[in-house]
Amino acid sequence: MLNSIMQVNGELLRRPDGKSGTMATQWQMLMKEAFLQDLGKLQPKDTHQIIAKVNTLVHNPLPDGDVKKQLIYHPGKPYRIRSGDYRILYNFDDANVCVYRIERRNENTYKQNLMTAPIEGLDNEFDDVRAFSEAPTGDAWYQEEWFKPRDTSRLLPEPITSELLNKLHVPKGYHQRLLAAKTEQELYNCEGQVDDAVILQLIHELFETPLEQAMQQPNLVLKEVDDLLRYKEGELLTFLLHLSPEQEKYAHWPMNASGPTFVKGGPGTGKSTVALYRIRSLLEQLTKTNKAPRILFTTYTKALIKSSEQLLQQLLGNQAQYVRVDTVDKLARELLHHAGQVKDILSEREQFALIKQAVDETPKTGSPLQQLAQKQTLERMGYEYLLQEFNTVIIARQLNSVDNYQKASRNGRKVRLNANQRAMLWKIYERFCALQEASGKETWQQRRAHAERIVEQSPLAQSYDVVVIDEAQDLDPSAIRLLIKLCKAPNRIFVTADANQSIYGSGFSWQDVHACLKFQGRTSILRANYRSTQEIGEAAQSYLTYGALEPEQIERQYIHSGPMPDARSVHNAYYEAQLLASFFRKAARSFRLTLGSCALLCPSEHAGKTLAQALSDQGLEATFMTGDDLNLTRSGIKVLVLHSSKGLEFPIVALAGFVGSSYPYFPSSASEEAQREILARERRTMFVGMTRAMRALLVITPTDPGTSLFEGFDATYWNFTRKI
Ligand SMILES: Nc1ncnc2c1ncn2[C@@H]1O[C@H](COP(=O)(O)OP(=O)(O)OP(=O)(O)O)[C@@H](O)[C@H]1O
Repeated sequence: MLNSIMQVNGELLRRPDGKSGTMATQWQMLMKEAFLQDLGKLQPKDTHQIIAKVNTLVHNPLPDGDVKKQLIYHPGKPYRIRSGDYRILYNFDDANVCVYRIERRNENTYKQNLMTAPIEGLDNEFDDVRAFSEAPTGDAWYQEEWFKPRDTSRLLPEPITSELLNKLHVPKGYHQRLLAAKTEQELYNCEGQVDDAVILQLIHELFETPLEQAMQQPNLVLKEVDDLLRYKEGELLTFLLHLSPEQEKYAHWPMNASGPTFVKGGPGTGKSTVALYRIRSLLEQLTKTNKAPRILFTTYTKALIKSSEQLLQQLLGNQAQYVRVDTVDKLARELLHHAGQVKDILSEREQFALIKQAVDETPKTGSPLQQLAQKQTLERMGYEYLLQEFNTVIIARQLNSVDNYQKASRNGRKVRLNANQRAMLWKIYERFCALQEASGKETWQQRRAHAERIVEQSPLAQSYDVVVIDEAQDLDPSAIRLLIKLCKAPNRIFVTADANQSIYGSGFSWQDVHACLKFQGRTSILRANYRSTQEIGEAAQSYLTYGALEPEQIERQYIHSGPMPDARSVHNAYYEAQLLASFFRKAARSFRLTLGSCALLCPSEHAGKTLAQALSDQGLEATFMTGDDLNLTRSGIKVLVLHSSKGLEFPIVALAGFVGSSYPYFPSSASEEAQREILARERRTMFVGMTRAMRALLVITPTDPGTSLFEGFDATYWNFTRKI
């Protein structure tokens, strides 16, 4: 990457690798968030000086006459160049110059930042909580070396002053204690007397982002050097991400290419990012000829709608007005409302009652032996499974005859059905429809199909120039079909999905999407994970594929590395809360992050609220949030149910709340196959939760789980030993 041979102003610059080559006359300027933060703290005179220096680097990364130095013992071998009282740390290759940090010229600072070991991971001094299960044997902690404890006895980079405490709105009652703290350790010693959130906020504020961490931040594109001034003055809110060449390709794919575009990829590979940049690119093209283009961006959960809206607003500014961000069900309801045809949705309980009635009222046919077999099939499936069969197979795929049902693929459905069984189910289905019609209500799938018919009848009433479907793995065919109908042309459809992250329904299949689209599109795969460390990504993957006979052999790439994730089992809720508090405290300290970077993901609202309270009782601010009231900017630990964490990300994540809960819930009637299907879905749900973590992950399971869901924590990937 930032490595090769450079020729500047006719001078051949030889890098340590000894190769040679030529370079661009002007480099593309990239920068890190840490650089922007450093710039934000400078006085106007220094800001101008730094901007002028950056301008020089754009034309020549190794300017003559300037004092510059390559830090050859530092990973990545960055350069540093002087600018007044400051120095800029940067690196370059034959196309890009990337600025990492600005540092005050003070030899001690350099020593601290450049000579310390690469980014420190979690401390190994976590509190001991004795309820943990025994550590398994094995050599899983060969990486323990990596977790070098940090020297916390050094003086703080700046003294704590009343001015700083007032600026951070620290309660007056804490001032005296905090003003006395001179080292990082002395700050930690305030624990118990000063709120943890305050201690972490101070650490975060006082310590600069270590160079190594800054280097791992995403590259942002600086188009014009003057944009730095506009950013500092608040005129410019954000910079664009430097996409990888493959991401760039899908984001800017020509609009008039034939057929829709599908982007696949594992967690954190930038699927949603590409979808957002695709919208930006399409808007640029569309607004040339159309004064008010209409773009629809849709995804499954309300939580994701909120966060996508915020990202689009940042990315598009005023042009965000052309983009509608909504769930498919909100759109369906609106269409039906306009047509005056809204029916209430059948609740699950009502659906159960109807399905039970339909089963009772549908006579069994054939010989007594055949009738017995039919009865046994129904018992094996159970009502919930039957209901899902109707909703996700028959209604969602709009199968309108028994013949079509006989031929239909039932992707992801574990209970096999022969022709006789399908014929019997079809009869029950017909009875179910009659009963449901009489109730005057409909299911979600029926509502979407209903909305689709309305769009077909008046195609211009609701049509979009572009439809982007993010996280399509959770949309059943009824939703995908409706969205396709809402788009003016098939080549304006853009779909992203990861089948492994399907957490609603019985699984996702690209076959269904292709069947809905009825035309061929382009499919592309993103492979590099930009979110999680390799350790977290691979641990989550090993958990997901636990027990699989032939795990998918896909090459995965990672940008970051860090400590191994932790897995623990605890006996009861008391120890669970202690363990969590310890983990969040220590992980936040290790990465010098605030509690706002932490998320706790739970199986249910009840578990989430209980643990949020338990953490608050331990002095850690924690708020339970539903998808509707998700606020990612709120301070303190965010506590969410696993389902609403989909598509989001947090530096520090714990999965907990399983102790004493009945998760995963199996209906009493569920057969073995139906249970297997539920388990597979819940394993994917856990996988989604784990892959939200960027840097640190802990999973807490019950000591006596009674379900195989909590198996699959392989000691090659999961750490059981570090004391938390
Ligand atoms: N080229 C890039 N350089 C740096 N960071 C990137 C790049 N592409 C994506 N990212 C970052 O990686 C993270 C994951 O991206 P994104 O959410 O788009 O992935 P995803 O594939 O949609 O994930 P998931 O399916 O798990 O929800 C985000 O923080 C995003 O900003």
